[in-house]
Amino acid sequence: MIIGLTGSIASGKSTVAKMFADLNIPIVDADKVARVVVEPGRETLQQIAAQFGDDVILEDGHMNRKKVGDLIFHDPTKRKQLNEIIHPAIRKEMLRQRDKHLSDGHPHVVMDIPLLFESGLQSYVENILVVSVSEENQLKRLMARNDLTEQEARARISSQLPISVKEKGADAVIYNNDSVASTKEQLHYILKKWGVLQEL
Ligand SMILES: CC(C)(COP(=O)(O)OP(=O)(O)OC[C@H]1O[C@@H](n2cnc3c(N)ncnc32)[C@H](O)[C@@H]1O)[C@@H](O)C(=O)NCCC(=O)NCCS
Ligand SMILES: Nc1ncnc2c1ncn2[C@@H]1O[C@H](COP(=O)(O)OP(=O)(O)OP(=O)(O)O)[C@@H](O)[C@H]1O
Repeated sequence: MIIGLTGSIASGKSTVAKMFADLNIPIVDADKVARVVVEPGRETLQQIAAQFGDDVILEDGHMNRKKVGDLIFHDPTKRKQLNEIIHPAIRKEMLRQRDKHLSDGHPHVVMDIPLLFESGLQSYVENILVVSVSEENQLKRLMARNDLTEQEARARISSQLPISVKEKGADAVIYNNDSVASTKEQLHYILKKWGVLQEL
């Protein structure tokens, strides 16, 4: 089964992805792929610099992620411009990794895609698992993890579809408001229902 793992920013996708990894189910991680396609010297990075200016590239050749983040999380037009440059490269590499895991004989693959709904990638996966979180916990965790002000965190949250909309498009929802152990219990329950994990 190809499982699409999504949610909102800082809702707990990586936390759940790690639980899949513990079950030896491979993960295709869109955020990681997004870093690979802008490695120094890549054409995608040159296109980003042509659009936003050479100062989005650091002296060592890497993309200045802070600078690009500040640009796109506060401006929908710039966000759309970045997405149009970077998303085709991300999609191509994600499909390559998915197919590699399948041809290596893995029966299940997780595709961790934060923007699965925003980018209309539902057809890439068979079942969609949404990791949901309360607004209060999301804000608190995002500010702590990324060392952001409340305003910066809110800008990132509102760059995505509301979590309630994502829940409506899900085949299953995990509520990640309590302990990590409770989140793991919910995941295992869902995976048994889907036949990915055997009943004990
Ligand atoms: C803007 C960038 C440089 C910020 O880098 P930074 O290291 O601060 O954040 P990171 O890459 O770890 O992303 C954190 C989260 O931000 C959210 N996010 C990232 N890009 C976007 C976007 N274009 N629109 C909405 N939310 C986004 C996602 O929830 C993601 O999980 C980076 O996120 C990026 O290159 N984004 C474009 C690629 C993209 O759309 N990635 C999302 C997965 S496809
Ligand atoms: N149940 C939980 N209780 C407390 N903290 C948690 C819980 N789940 C996740 N966190 C913390 O919240 C933060 C966000 O979680 P995580 O990184 O898994 O989210 P994400 O959805 O992958 O984020 P992003 O969209 O930015 O990639 C992390 O610092 C993580 O350690």
